[in-house]
Amino acid sequence: MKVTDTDVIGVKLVEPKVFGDERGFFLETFQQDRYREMLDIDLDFVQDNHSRSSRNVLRGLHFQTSKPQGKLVRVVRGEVFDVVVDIRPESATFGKWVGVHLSESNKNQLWVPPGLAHGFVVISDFADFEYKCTDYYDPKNEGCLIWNDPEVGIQWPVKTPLLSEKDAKGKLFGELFK
Ligand SMILES: Cc1cn([C@H]2C[C@H](O)[C@@H](COP(=O)(O)OP(=O)(O)O[C@H]3O[C@@H](C)C(=O)[C@@H](O)[C@H]3O)O2)c(=O)[nH]c1=O
Repeated sequence: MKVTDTDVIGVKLVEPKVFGDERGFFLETFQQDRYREMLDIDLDFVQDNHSRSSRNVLRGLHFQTSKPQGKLVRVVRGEVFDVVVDIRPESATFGKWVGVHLSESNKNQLWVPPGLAHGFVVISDFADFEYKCTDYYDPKNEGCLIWNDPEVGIQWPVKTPLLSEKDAKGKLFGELFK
């Protein structure tokens, strides 16, 4: 397992160790002691989620206000471009975004600490997206930063994504955080 820091403070790319043999492959996708140490966190995961989305679907950019969720995300089938935006005003990387490709072939994971905005777009026919969360889903606490905010300037690989009604009504960074 290899863990690499990204351009957004606290967001880490995890490359798990994959054991391949004539039967297929095996990997550990979570092991509490090791992940706590390697990610430098002291948090428990309390919810696991799985979503399936078609090509060009963009989910995000989501965050929870008073109950922020840390997320350990990965792709089981297909490929996505996964994005995190730093919305922590006290952070040295406030306003910055980072994007990584997560796919069934690279088997990478991304650690998104509590308090950041997260989303992804599907760049394969479909994608199965799985993630662990450090707090419970709470729709009353949910916020949505608009995917194409010009101030944030995310370089998405899809220019006209498919969005939920909720995500199409996401708010501007300036409206939310200044
Ligand atoms: C996220 C979530 C949704 N739901 C329900 C609410 C709704 O009826 C349906 C679909 O919800 P959404 O449209 O919000 O699902 P989705 O757009 O997949 O939301 C997710 O997006 C990614 C980018 C994240 O980072 C996640 O934390 C989460 O916000 O599922 C739950 O019951 N529990 C959950 O934890």
